[in-house]
Amino acid sequence: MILMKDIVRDGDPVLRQEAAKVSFPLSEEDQKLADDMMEYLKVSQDPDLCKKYGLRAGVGLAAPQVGASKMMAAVLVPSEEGTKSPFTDVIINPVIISHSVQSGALTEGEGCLSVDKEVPGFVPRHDRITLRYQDTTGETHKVRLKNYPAIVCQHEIDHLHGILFYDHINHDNPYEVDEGTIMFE
Ligand SMILES: CNC(=O)c1cccc(C)c1Nc1nc(N2CCN(c3ccccc3Cl)CC2)nc(N2CSC[C@H]2C(=O)NC)n1
Repeated sequence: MILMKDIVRDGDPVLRQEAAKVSFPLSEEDQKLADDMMEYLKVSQDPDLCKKYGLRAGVGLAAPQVGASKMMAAVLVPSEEGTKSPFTDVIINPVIISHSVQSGALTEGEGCLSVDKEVPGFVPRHDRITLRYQDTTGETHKVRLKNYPAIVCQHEIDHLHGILFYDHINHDNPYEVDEGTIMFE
């Protein structure tokens, strides 16, 4: 089971590397990594288990964050009560094949399990993306995402290219975003 002690923190070079493409069929090790990352997100989103294991809650976790420089990330965007999750999958060798001109950003800024300090500011991203990726069976998917699930996937795909969320914050004016940027909770 992945615990906070297994999460690599900012400053470790693995977070600034270009991760390696994953080949199929998945090795046992890669299958376990995928399962463990998704399990982390599930446990971290359960208030009791989160507390029991001392985890920080997350909706995304990329392999470099647990020291594996591989093109793989788990995403579990929780659903509103009773509705289907807007996006849940382990995305392998993901590529953003198209995106909106319009930007989107979280009004509260972004957090990252590998960055212990709060870095205030808006993180401008594409509001809508078309994402192509393989799932753990090797099947290729092409999905269109918008708003929160799109933000989360961009945050995780950045990790696979050695980019951290605060690289996108305008340090002269952290709360400046292009006009027309969609801001959301
Ligand atoms: C500095 N301000 C802030 O962090 C911030 C502050 C307020 C609001 C938001 C919305 C913020 N922003 C932000 N909040 C999150 N969570 C909200 C709480 N949630 C969660 C918590 C408990 C149970 C279940 C769940 Cl679901 C877990 C996820 N997650 C991310 N990110 C950035 S994209 C990857 C994703 C990630 O998983 N980070 C670890 N950003």
